[in-house]
Amino acid sequence: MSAKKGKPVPKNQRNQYLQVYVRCRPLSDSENRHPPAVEIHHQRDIAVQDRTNPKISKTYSFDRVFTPEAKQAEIFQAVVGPLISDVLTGYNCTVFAYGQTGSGKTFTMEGDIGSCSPQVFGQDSMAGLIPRAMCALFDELRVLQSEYTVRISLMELYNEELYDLLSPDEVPPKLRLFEDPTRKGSAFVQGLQEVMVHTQTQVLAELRKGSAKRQVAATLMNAQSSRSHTIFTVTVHYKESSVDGEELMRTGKLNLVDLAGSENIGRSGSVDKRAREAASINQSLLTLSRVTACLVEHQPHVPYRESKLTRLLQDSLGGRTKTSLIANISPAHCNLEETLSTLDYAHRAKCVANRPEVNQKVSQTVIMKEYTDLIEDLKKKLDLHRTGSGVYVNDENYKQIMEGTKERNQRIIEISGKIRDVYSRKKSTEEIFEALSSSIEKQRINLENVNHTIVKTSEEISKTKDVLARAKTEQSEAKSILKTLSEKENELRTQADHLAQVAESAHEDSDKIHNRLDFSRVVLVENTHVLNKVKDTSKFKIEAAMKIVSSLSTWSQVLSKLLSVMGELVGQSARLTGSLIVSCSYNFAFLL
Ligand SMILES: Nc1ncnc2c1ncn2[C@@H]1O[C@H](COP(=O)(O)OP(=O)(O)OP(=O)(O)O)[C@@H](O)[C@H]1O
Repeated sequence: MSAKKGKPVPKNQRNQYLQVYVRCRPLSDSENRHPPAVEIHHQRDIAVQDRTNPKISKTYSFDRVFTPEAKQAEIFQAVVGPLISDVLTGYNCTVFAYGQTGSGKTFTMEGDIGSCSPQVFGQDSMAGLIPRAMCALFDELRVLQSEYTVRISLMELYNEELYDLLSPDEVPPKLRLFEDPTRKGSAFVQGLQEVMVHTQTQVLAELRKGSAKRQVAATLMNAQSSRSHTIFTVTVHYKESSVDGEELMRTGKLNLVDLAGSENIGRSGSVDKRAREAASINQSLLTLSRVTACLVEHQPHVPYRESKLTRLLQDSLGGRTKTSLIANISPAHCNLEETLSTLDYAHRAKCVANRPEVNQKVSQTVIMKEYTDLIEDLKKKLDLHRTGSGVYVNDENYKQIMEGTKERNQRIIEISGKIRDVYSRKKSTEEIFEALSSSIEKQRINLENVNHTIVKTSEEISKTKDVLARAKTEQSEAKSILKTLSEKENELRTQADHLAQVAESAHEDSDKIHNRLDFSRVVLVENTHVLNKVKDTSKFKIEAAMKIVSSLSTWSQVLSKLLSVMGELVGQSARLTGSLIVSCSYNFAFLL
């Protein structure tokens, strides 16, 4: 997206567009952590980019764009330097400083006037456009070697009220603005102090005085300096001789305007909702924006009369003044919205055309007549004072005084109404305050009770915590016992399984033993049977032997017969014994 636009060709060739400059201040210490959101190219182009959103990116071109490194002297040489000779040629010139709060408007216009000494005032590296302009003007006038007068004034415009910052009064008086009947479309400020100055030292003293007054006014009004406009004006008159020898007075004027912070004024010139709610609408800045838009769009009606700033400086916007605008911006990302808004306004202002004209020279005779009339007026006043018969007031002043009185009376009525309003609001506020106080007392008691309950609950919680800690310890002990028991149970189960196996095998063994015992019993019965048989056989044999013995005649026969029978018996019993031993040993081995 690009905001570059060609300027419309002016119908009148004498038209001169507003010179528009941009000054980008350096990043402040707090902003220095992030890369800047602006880039400046070839001293004319400026690109603004939102690094978090590449869609928000714009490029603009201006008559000159100053980088953050630009020195105060450089700005002066480019912007105001050429206007000094214009002023001395008889032009009226105006330079506006526009931009959000903290963008460097006052730094550009005034610089640091607090610390510099009068000798270097104007050359000091921190000196802004006002001191430098005054210094250059005196230098030029010295070269001209002509009779001259230089007068300066300093006004503050806050909340649509004008204050004279160079007035000798301790509290800056309010000033009134009137239409100038001698010059259509211009206004004059009644009672404004225009201080005659001859040297830089005087200028510095007046500026310091003005700055102190501004603070007094700000404190009294509870105002913020960023919401007020300051208008410094220097008017130069110097004598010239015409070709026919007549002495003429040439007049030139330079206005250096430090505008209020432009935040809250949207790009379309509408007011931010929050600003409206906070009642901080800056009528003059808003009207400035509207006037610019109307001039750019060549609207038939331009609303100059809607604010004091545009009434005062009507001639600088679409009039006969040479006008420049410095758009002050911050390079920081956090100010991106305001920077875009400032550059949009400045870009629009490039299309405002003026028709600069040299102020008419006034002949010495005309001035002499004006002074003679004035002296006459003063004489009459003095006479009336002396005789004590009243105060002389000319017609115009009388009309103004009457208008003023009417306005003041109206104001007194309004203020009385407001005071009544304030009293009634005060009363209802007091009632609300009392109700609130008693409710607060109740709440305080409730709070105490709650605190007490909290203390008690805390104690109980702490006790419960102890119990819980103990229970946890016991639980962990029980867990460890359970673990041991479970291990033991497993061990016992293994042992029981083993014992069951042993019992099983014992049972099997016992079965075997029983079987063997049964078998042995059978064998024993058999053996008993065999033995009984042997016994019977032996008894039979022995009885047979006894019969044989009794039939034998000799002892030797008997003996030999006995021995043979005995031998048979022994052999028989040896066989039996052998079969018994085999059967027993078999049983024994089986048992084992
Ligand atoms: N070009 C610059 N170089 C160094 N410091 C600067 C520059 N511009 C501004 N500053 C510093 O930035 C701060 C804000 O500047 P300044 O007060 O001039 O802003 P402002 O636009 O006039 O604000 P306000 O609208 O509140 O009056 C000041 O401390 C000033 O010294």
